[in-house]
Amino acid sequence: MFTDLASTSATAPAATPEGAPISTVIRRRLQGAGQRFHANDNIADFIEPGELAQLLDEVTEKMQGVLDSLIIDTENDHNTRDTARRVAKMYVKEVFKGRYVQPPVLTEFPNAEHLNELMIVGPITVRSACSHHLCPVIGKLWVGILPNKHSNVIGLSKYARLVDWVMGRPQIQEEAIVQLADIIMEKTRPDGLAVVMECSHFCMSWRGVREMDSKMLNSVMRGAFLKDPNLRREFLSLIPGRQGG
Ligand SMILES: Nc1nc2c(ncn2[C@@H]2O[C@H](COP(=O)(O)OP(=O)(O)OP(=O)(O)O)[C@@H](O)[C@H]2O)c(=O)[nH]1
Repeated sequence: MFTDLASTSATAPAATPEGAPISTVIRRRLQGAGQRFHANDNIADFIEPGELAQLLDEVTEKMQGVLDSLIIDTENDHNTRDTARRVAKMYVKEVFKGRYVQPPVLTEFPNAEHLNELMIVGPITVRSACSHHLCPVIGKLWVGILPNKHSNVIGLSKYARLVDWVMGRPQIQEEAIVQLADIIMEKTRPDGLAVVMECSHFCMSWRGVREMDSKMLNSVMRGAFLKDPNLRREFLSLIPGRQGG
């Protein structure tokens, strides 16, 4: 990690040659196209090659301003000397990467055998942060698919990659699960889709109300899972540790 930090350019300009910060340039493109850029939107189509490195430099500078305003002596405190850069890297290249990079490439296979039986994958680890406090949101989710003969079969690992991409943004759980369901529907076109998500929100445990054990559980049911209570019951009963119903 330290080698990596040292190899990044802490002195590169965080502005374009015309003087506008790179975030302004990207924001203008988004506004020009009438494109929403909420915390949980992906904006990769509006970022040109090389601009993410500039954005990292800009976020570093601004994060240094936050540390200065918190009156932390980053010049003399050996522990926080590189913290601005570390935090910027963490946001841009790790925990909020799902805003800035293109979706994972999904290998799709035709449903040659015309499979139409329930398939469940999970638990898949959820790592995110809430849009309100940027505190971690950690949990797990399960995906149930009822394919039809026209559905695309995607590799099992690709569900986890899609989850990582969608959750790698500041999110609220209610919107995150819908974004995830939409993209799985779009990629696989099944007869039915079910997603159940269970997360701990650190904004409720580390700070605020300080409730340690409370979790948020939510679900999305589409197509056959909405219409057929037996299918829904079968899915819920097959999720380990959850009751059928
Ligand atoms: N509905 C929903 N709420 C969330 C989620 N993640 C965090 N929250 C809540 O968002 C709320 C933000 O509340 P505010 O009242 O604006 O912030 P605050 O004054 O810091 O509130 P407290 O957390 O109660 O101290 C809190 O109640 C959080 O628990 C989520 O995924 N969904």
